Order: sequence, then structure tokens, then C-alpha cells
Amino acid sequence: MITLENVSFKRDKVILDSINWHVERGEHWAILGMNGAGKTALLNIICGYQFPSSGDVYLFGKQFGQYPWQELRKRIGLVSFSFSEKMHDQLQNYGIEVVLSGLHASIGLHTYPSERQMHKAKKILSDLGINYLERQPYEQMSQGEKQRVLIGRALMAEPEILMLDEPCNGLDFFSKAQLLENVKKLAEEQKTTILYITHQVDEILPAFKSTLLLREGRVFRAGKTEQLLTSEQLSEFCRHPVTIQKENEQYQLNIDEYTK
Ligand SMILES: Nc1ncnc2c1ncn2[C@@H]1O[C@H](COP(=O)(O)OP(=O)(O)OP(=O)(O)O)[C@@H](O)[C@H]1O
Repeated sequence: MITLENVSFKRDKVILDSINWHVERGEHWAILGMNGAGKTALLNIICGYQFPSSGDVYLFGKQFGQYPWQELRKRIGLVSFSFSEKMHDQLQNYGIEVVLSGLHASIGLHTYPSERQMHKAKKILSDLGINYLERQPYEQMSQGEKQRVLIGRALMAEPEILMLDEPCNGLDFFSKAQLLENVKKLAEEQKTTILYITHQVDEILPAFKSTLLLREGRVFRAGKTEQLLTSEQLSEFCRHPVTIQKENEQYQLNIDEYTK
């Protein structure tokens, strides 16, 4: 579904360095890395918002550069902070309108929705447990509510890949739990492949069976989450001793020096 072969992305410095990565349909991946590791750059390359400096990118079996990427991009739902920053056109819009705008993968609602589309948007809000936001202006929503409405917006076009770029940033623990519950449900439904970017191990849900550890623009490890999220692997990844514990299916990371 997604294949990256020796993909590098350079500006005044190397941002991604010889990335090799393969995602199969139906897999759910967590992409874990520190600030500046290149996680967002990686998503931007896959979506074709940034062009690789070298290497090959394949999406849905098509090679980047050989196919109109804007067509392929429609099959991806992207929820990212930088995107939500561009939502000023939507500020006055109700939750239902924001979700409906996802139909055309564009900002703003350009055509009047059909009854079927309206029904679908309402069902999405209901499935996400946020029907109460249907008639609430986007600008009046909390950060957590905005994020969940934006996930709804991404789902409107029935994406084959759902990319969530640090969706819990800025959320309180309750909003975070609600959002993660939504993501868990989506992952279990298996209708879409999920790529979930985070810096926090406690957001790596059991449904994310695969994890990519990205460090300084390189793949440190990619593989089965349960084999990678160990104290040993993450201490090497962080270049600092850390302890990983798993309680109630949730990973916790403690930085050893500070806890002893
Ligand atoms: N188009 C660009 N031009 C120049 N530098 C860039 C560009 N895109 C990313 N960078 C730089 O590359 C590095 C990786 O950025 P990126 O946003 O991908 O990191 P990240 O892993 O998503 O970080 P964070 O967790 O802080 O969001 C950063 O140092 C960033 O400033």
C-alpha cells in the first residue's frame, strides 16, 4: 500500500535519510520519534506535499512522479495540526458542515449535500460520540472536540489510509482518552489503515501492531510493536536508560534517572 525505497529528503540539512519502509493494507502503524525526528516530513512525502530529494515512493501501487498524486491523495485522510491551523474558513461552520466538507477533501462546503451525505455525516458524528457538536460552531469547540471533528471530516471521504499526526497534542487527559477511544474503534473496524504519529508511548494502542521508530531522519527500527517497545530497545533508541511497563494494555515510559 505504501513503499518507500531509500527515500531521502534534504533542505539545508538532511531531514530524512535513506528511509526504507513498507506498509500493507489493513496494518496499523505507530510512528514514534522525538521532536524533529522527521515524522511529519515523512507523512508529507507520502502525501506528495514534499518531494523526496532521492529514492522512490509508491502509494497504492503507483510510483511518485509517474502518476497524478492529487488523485491518490484523495484516498488518504490526513488529520494534522498544520491542517487544523488552516481551518479559518471553517470557523463559523457547524460541526456537521466541517465533517461534510471532507467529501471534497477541501476546506469549505461548496455544494449542497444530498440526504445520503447528510445521513453519513451524522452517523460519523454519532460513531465518534460527538453528535452534540452537530450544531456547534467550530471556533467554539475545545481543542479535543476540534480534533475529533477533524477525524470525522477525514472519514467522510472513506479514506483507505488515515494519517493522524500527533492528534493528542494539547489535549487534557480526559479529551485524550476520548480521542484514543475513537481511534481504537476505527482501528478495530479495519476499514482503513492507520498511521499514528506520536512522541508518547502511552498513545500506542494495542491495535497498532507495528511501530516505526524514527530517529534523526532515519529508521532506527521498524517492526512488531511488542518487540520494539521494550526497555532495552527504547533505551537504545533514546540513548538513555528508560523503563517500559505495560499496564491494562497501555505502555508507560519512565526515564530511569529521574525516577530512581
Ligand atoms: N520543508 C522543510 N524545509 C526545511 N526544514 C524542514 C522542512 N520540513 C521539516 N524541516 C525540518 O526537519 C526536521 C524534522 O521536522 P518534522 O516536522 O518532520 O519533525 P517531527 O518529527 O514531526 O517533529 P515534532 O515531533 O516536533 O513535530 C525539523 O528540524 C524541521 O525544522
